[in-house]
Amino acid sequence: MTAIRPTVAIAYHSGYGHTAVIAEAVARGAVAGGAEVVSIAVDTITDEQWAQLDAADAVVFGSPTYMGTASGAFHVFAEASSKRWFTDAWLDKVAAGFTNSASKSGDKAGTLGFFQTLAAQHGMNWVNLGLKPGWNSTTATENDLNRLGFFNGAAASSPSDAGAEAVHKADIATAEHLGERVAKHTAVVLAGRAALAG
Ligand SMILES: Cc1cc2nc3c(=O)[nH]c(=O)nc-3n(C[C@H](O)[C@H](O)[C@H](O)COP(=O)(O)O)c2cc1C
Repeated sequence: MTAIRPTVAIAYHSGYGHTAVIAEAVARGAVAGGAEVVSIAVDTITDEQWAQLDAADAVVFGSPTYMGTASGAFHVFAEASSKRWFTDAWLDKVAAGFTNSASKSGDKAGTLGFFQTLAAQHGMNWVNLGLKPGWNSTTATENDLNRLGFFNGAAASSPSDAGAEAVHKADIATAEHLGERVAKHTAVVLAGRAALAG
C-alpha cells in the first residue's frame, strides 16, 4: 500500500517570537508523523498562502494569548477566513490548536476555545492533545509533557521578561507531540476516505 503523506498547514501569529518557537515544534512533530508541512505567519499571509491553506488536509491554528484570547492579528485572519466559510472551503479538514502566554494559566483556555469554535464554524474536525496532564502530583515535575494540563490543544508558558530562547523544553515537546498526532490522525482520515471511495 502506498504511504499516505498528508499536508499539515500551521497558521500562526507571534508578536515577540515565543509562539513562533512553539509553531516550529508543531511543524517538527508533524514532519516526524509523516506529513508535509506548510507554516504560515497569518499577519503577512499572501494569496498563495491562502491557497495553501485551502489545499491542506489539516490546519493547526496558533497564537499567543493576549488579553485572554488570540492576538488581534490572529483575529483579523480569522475574520478574513469567513470568505472560506461561505464556500465551505475548509469543510471536513482536520484542525487543532496551540497557544503560548506568560502566566501558567493566563486564560489560555479562552484562546484554545476560540480556535475550536473557529474550526467548528468551518465544519473542521478537531484533534485534541491526547496527553494526560503532567506536573500535578508530588512526584511530577515541570518537565512533564503537558505540564500545564490542557486537553484541547498544546499550551506553553514563557516568561514575560525573557526572549524566545526561554520557551520551556516541556512545552516544546508537548507541541511536537501535537504536531505528530495531527499528522497521524490526518493520515487515518485520508486512508478512510480513500477506502470508502474505493
Ligand atoms: C497585549 C498583550 C496581552 C497579553 N495578555 C496576556 C494574557 O491574557 N495572559 C497571559 O498569560 N499573558 C499575556 N500576555 C503575555 C504574552 O502572552 C506572552 O508574552 C507571550 O509569550 C507572547 O508571545 P509572542 O512572543 O509569540 O507574542 C500579553 C501580552 C501582550 C503584549
